[in-house]
Amino acid sequence: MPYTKADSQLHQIFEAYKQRTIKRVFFVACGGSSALMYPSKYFLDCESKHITAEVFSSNEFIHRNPQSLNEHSLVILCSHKGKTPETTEAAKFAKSKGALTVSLMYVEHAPLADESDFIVNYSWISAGHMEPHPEIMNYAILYKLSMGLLYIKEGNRKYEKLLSSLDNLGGVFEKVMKQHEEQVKAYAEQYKDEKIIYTMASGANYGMAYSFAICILMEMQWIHSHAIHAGEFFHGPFEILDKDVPFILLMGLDETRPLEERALAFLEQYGEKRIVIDAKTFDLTGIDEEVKGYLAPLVINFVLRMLALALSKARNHPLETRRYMFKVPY
Ligand SMILES: N[C@@H]1[C@@H](O)[C@H](O)[C@@H](COP(=O)(O)O)O[C@@H]1O
Repeated sequence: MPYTKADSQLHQIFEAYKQRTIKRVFFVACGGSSALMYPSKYFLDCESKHITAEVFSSNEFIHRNPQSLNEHSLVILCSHKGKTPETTEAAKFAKSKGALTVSLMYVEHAPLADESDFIVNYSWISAGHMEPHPEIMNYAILYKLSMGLLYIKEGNRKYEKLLSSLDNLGGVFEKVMKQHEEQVKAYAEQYKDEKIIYTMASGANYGMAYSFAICILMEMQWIHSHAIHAGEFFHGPFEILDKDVPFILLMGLDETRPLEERALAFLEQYGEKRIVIDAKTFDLTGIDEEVKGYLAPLVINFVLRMLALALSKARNHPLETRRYMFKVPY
């Protein structure tokens, strides 16, 4: 299987990190693959002393043409099957500027691989199923790439804590699956006829809210949605809240949790329909205290993917259904 290669692929990338000065990381991808990168950007924003990080949508990356993109840049790209043309073009563009390019995909051969200096193959399983290799799932690989970078460049020791914690993530997923099996089915029954469902989170969890809104609810279920940042909620979006407007609120364990708690208090006061996925209710035994805030979104996402599958069954709308994607020219 391609993913057994991940460790040796990472080893080669870490050697390349050592060979050059890296000042800026660009995370570049589209849609769900872009959302994957938010937790790693959050990590770099919080912990890096000298290296900055940005997330770009692939095509905009080229059009915006950042002048800080050069041989001191690390560009991390992702495309599940390595075939999204905008992302392949972005890799080519980054290479033309002298950046170090690293691309993630779950297939071995793809156009994106041909345009990248290095690739990493991750383990991927469809929504709602037990992840067989959590230590090399896409989010884990992205953390290895970003935490490994700070380990090498700044001596940040979170990388070591990440590795030991990832070994225990499978056990956490199993417990969380049992804990939520019935609950997600109940939520699916309760919310299956909703025409709109908002999602909300902050910090390392925001990417999960974003991908659930655009990939699961809009793309795969054709339910209107929008991902709202818990801090931004009070600066416009809260005016839409009423007793019949459903929200999915994600609550993590990072430094921004107070923002999510403030949003919860407001949802409880003025709303009635809400699903709260709170990492404080998870048994995170085996996850190091110092990386809990970073790994909580992965566990939240696991529950969200269970919810996605339950919702698709309750609505009789398979997650694979598409009208336009890969079917018409765009
Ligand atoms: N939900 C995602 C979309 O957001 C994405 O556009 C598409 C292609 O993505 P990728 O570039 O990862 O292959 O895959 C999935 O359907």
